[in-house]
Amino acid sequence: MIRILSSQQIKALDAYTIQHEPIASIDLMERACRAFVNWFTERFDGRNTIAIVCGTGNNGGDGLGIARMLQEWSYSVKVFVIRGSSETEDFKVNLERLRGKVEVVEITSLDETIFSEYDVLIDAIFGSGLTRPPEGLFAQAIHLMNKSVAVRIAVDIPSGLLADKVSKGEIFKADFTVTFQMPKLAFLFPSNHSFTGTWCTVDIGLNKSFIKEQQTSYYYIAAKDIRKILKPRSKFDHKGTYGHALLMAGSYGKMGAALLSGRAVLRAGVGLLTMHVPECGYVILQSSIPEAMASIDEHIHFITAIPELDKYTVVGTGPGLGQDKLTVKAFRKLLEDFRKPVVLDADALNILSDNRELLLLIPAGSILTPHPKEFERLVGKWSDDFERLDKQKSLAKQLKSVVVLKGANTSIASPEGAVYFNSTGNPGMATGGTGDVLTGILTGLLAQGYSSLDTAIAGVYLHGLSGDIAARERSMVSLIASDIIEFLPAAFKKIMHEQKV
Ligand SMILES: NC(=O)C1=CN([C@@H]2O[C@H](COP(=O)(O)OP(=O)(O)OC[C@H]3O[C@@H](n4cnc5c(N)ncnc54)[C@H](OP(=O)(O)O)[C@@H]3O)[C@@H](O)[C@H]2O)[C@H](O)CC1
Ligand SMILES: [K+]
Repeated sequence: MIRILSSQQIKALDAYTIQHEPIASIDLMERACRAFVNWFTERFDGRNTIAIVCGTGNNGGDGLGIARMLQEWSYSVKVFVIRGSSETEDFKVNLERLRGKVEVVEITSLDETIFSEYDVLIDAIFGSGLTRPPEGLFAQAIHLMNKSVAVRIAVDIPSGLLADKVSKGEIFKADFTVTFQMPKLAFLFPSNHSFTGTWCTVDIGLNKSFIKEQQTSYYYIAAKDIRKILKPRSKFDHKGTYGHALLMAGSYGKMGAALLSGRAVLRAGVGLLTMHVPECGYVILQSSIPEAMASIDEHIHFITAIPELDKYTVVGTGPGLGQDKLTVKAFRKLLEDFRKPVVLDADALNILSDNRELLLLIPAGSILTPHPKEFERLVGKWSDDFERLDKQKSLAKQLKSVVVLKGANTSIASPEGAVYFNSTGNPGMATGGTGDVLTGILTGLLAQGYSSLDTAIAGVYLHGLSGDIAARERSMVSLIASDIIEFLPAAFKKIMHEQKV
């Protein structure tokens, strides 16, 4: 897991690395500049004219170091400095090192056209030291940079964006953000995407053991975390080893959701799958998923009862379920009678929002997978993404369950208060049915004995990874939910290193 630290912790990490590596502060800055420049030179050639706008803290110091290195690479660079109340030592050293090499202009007033002649604008005004909204020349410069047609790149953090709090005022709108060592919490929220643009981390060798020791509730999921979770199969396993899942899904006109989910349960590796569907779904189910056993409700159009539950390891429900009052009754019975974890999505969540007393019946260790609208119905409105995150953590704690809030960087909140952000997936997956597929994957993994949290982390990651492979093979535009099921085996292979077998 990549640990996401606060600005305070990053400051301490910086100081610890300087003291214990040991490395001089200016040399650490040099390393950060080099990492940025390596990223930059791989993407932009010498035909680009570059302006670097610097503050007078260490983010500005980075900007100056970057200017020197780019000049050494024969780029055409000009530096603008906006003076704050103080200068850091490393800013001063890098300013001195730049003397006679790159033109440095101190901004005392701003002309509308000041940044108009550049192909690339690099923002090094503020980084993790920002404490309040930018004002005066700072705000004006950010405003003008945002109006420019140049490619905009932020060093470490877009100026004006607070790493771990709600930001107000003018914020640099980067096309790319090259951030040092680890993502910042604010990068993972939908509302900040227009500021960070596409972001990436570059390693600047900050002390790894210090990072490990830091207290944090926030994590960014990496491929190796999933590799650790997934258990290899062994020779004498049989289908009983991998659980028997019951999926209660579908209604008249919405059998597609049930099928997508059911196929995904199977592709996630379950031992046995039974699907409880309304009578209208019988032929559809039997002819499209021969691997699933059918349990048929007595109602033609929707589910009104639950089957005998004893033999099931896990129950997944919600996709295409509808909200008829008889379905609500059956859902209530399920929650009353089944004391093992359940996976709840779609209409199961809508039923919970409309019948809040049912929340108390959810078995501990369950997994809820709302999209933002379903989440709002469950917890009410939020004023910003930090409040949304708090609500997600509270709900997980209250229900003693895992709450998966779907979207770009899907967040997974554990009952213990930790939040894991997903690193896979793409906008091509914003299409009908992908949520049903996730429900299936989670139901299939949970049935195999993974813990609820491991199930959610691995399931969400694999779902996104499969979507990424599908987007590569089929294009984001043409991606449909079935593709995610189709490429799930490739996603498992990629994680479990089975390609060469
Ligand atoms: N993380 C690392 O290990 C490394 C980080 N590097 C770079 O350093 C910056 C952080 O540098 P820092 O000097 O702490 O902070 P900033 O450069 O972001 O700027 C802070 C100065 O600006 C003042 N300030 C803050 N907010 C405002 C505002 N709204 N208006 C005006 N001035 C503001 C603040 O002073 P105050 O006392 O006035 O609050 C600071 O003086 C990090 O982002 C990296 O880019 C290293 O280069 C490598 C190691
Ligand atoms: K910046």
